[in-house]
Amino acid sequence: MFIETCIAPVNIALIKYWGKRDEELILPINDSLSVTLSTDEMCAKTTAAAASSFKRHIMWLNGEEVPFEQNPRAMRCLKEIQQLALAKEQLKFPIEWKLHIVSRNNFPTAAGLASSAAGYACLVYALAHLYGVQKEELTAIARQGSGSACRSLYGGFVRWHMGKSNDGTDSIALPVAPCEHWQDLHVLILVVNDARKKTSSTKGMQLAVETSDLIKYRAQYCVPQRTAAIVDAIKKHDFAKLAEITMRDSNQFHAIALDTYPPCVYMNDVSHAIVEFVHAFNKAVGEVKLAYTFDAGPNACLYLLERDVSIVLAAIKNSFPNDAEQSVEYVKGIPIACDIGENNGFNGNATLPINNKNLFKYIIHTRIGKGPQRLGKSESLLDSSNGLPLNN
Ligand SMILES: Nc1ncnc2c1ncn2[C@@H]1O[C@H](COP(=O)(O)OP(=O)(O)OP(=O)(O)O)[C@@H](O)[C@H]1O
Ligand SMILES: C[C@@](O)(CCOP(=O)(O)OP(=O)(O)O)CC(=O)O
Repeated sequence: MFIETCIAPVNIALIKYWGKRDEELILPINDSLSVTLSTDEMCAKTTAAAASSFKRHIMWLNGEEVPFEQNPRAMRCLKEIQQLALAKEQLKFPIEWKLHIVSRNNFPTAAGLASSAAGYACLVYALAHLYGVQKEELTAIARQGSGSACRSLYGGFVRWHMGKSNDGTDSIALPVAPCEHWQDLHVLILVVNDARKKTSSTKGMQLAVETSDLIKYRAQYCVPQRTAAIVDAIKKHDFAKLAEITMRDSNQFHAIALDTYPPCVYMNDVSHAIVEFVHAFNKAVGEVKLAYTFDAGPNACLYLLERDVSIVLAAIKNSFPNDAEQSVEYVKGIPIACDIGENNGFNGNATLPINNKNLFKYIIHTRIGKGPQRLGKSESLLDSSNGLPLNN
């Protein structure tokens, strides 16, 4: 039996991917740019195994068997990797051998926390190692699992170039800067709801391309300018600029969701209260120290610098008090010493339109991080004696 185990990170876009020009090859209508988050707090972990005794391809995700042979996106990723392996003419095992794949996410799946990005990046990375083709260009393959997955194959800041060709060969992700470039870039994810979302990103962007007028304007005029400006802000460590562009792009993406007919509503009242909080906080401290961005769901991803984490967290706790606040489970991830009195004159947001108690389920504190990693045999999720998932 041949076995490989890998982990891959989540990435959260600063400039959003929204809209495809080819549904099957997953070719986007605009470039996008993201920050890869540290695998210490959030990651997908996948073991892929091949053996002559396996009867069919089987995948288990978070302990449950999920369709693999019936999943065209997963099968496309597998076929592409197999083709690369065949082209090398150095097969480690016969190409007909079936696979058993076991994957786990250590954070909620399909809840707007980019599980498909980490998941497909991890699948492709693990398969590439299994078939011995890891040196090839993998982002164009991961893209065909889920568009945003192509950006999770690199650490740091990553740009997915939309490309021009119809076969998608130039629609690839490339690194803009490694995580070491901006080590003190931290992230707070305010989890408002971790249930499965109503309209998937796939469906939402398809409807938007079909019905929204605004989406064309964004793709043609706004994204090219914004992408160039944010790359410049990253190079110069200009946090205020990066923050402003990120917030504007998130707002415009959700405006497009509303411009879709019928509209897609991803943010809720709590999300809007967070937006108001961030602007009020930045105003109170007289500087743009905090940025929000929302994917296709109500959860907020806040970007900030390490030195501001404790003051921001204190302000969050003041503005959004939570009965679970004292529990170690409330703020997960990188530990923070947070002094509730340390709020730099920011005494909460008096104009919040809703009852502001217990609005977040929990908060994840993480930072910019590296790309996928290959793990040793002891980290396997699969029992090599029977080819079935381990209960670890
Ligand atoms: N570890 C994994 N390995 C392989 N596939 C995965 C993995 N995790 C998630 N997926 C796939 O991604 C799907 C969830 O994607 P979906 O886009 O609905 O949610 P999300 O990625 O959490 O949210 P968003 O893309 O809006 O941030 C799952 O149903 C599954 O098909
Ligand atoms: C809002 C987003 O997170 C959308 C992600 O969409 P997906 O990559 O999940 O969509 P598919 O390509 O159809 O699988 C923005 C982003 O990550 O850029």
